[in-house]
Amino acid sequence: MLKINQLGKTYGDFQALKSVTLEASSGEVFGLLGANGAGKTTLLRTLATLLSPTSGSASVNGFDIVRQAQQVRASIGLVSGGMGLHDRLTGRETLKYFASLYGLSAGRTEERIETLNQQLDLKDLLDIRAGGFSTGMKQKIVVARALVHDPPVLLLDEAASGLDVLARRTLLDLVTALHSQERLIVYSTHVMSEVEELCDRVAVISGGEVLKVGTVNELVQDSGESNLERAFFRLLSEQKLLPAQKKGVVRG
Ligand SMILES: Nc1ncnc2c1ncn2[C@@H]1O[C@H](COP(=O)(O)OP(=O)(O)OP(=O)(O)O)[C@@H](O)[C@H]1O
Repeated sequence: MLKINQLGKTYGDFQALKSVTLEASSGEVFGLLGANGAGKTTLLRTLATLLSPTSGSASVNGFDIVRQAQQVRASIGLVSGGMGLHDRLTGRETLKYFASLYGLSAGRTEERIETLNQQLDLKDLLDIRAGGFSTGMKQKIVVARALVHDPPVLLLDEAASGLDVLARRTLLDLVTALHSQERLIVYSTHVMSEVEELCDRVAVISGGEVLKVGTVNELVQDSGESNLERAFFRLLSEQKLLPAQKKGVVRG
């Protein structure tokens, strides 16, 4: 479903992604865990074909992110950055507008809105204008909008960031509700508890590099630490303090 092979991205002289290699399958909620500036947004936007990679390759749903960008775009839903909702449009109008951009027929659009209504419990949101939404309501419609064309891959980039406690709970419950065998959800965050609650596996990213991939339990056990936060900081300190030794271990 998702294959990333030695993917690199530079901004001018600055290398934001350094040879990232990862794989994830449908049915997984796959976490990208990293501090601010680790490279999570760069990685997700490159996978979403909004940025061009400088080196390496990746495929999403079997499509190459450079040579088959259109097919990749049709295969993903992306939630990243601002919400970008039009205050005067109701939830239903927002979903219909995006469905039309994806070329869905009127009948298929109604079907999808009904399915999303059931999955995400949209109810009144469909008939209220976005200008009157709470933050949690807005985030629900933003997630529904990303799923209107029923993509097999959903990319969520720090989607809970900046939400109040109620809106954040709504989002985490949505991700749980969307967890299904047919879909891969890639969930980027810097919040350990979100990874612990949601993710089947997680990649720890720092300085544009993948430091470790595994389940939360594997990461904690392999580190010899007592919890994910401590395991995370141990990985980061090893990266900073022992680069030569770490490289030696990888090569050996
Ligand atoms: N357009 C750009 N030009 C130059 N440097 C950039 C650009 N975008 C991001 N960077 C740098 O690339 C690195 C990775 O940024 P990125 O936004 O991918 O990280 P992140 O893990 O998503 O962090 P955050 O959660 O803060 O967005 C950072 O050092 C950032 O300053």
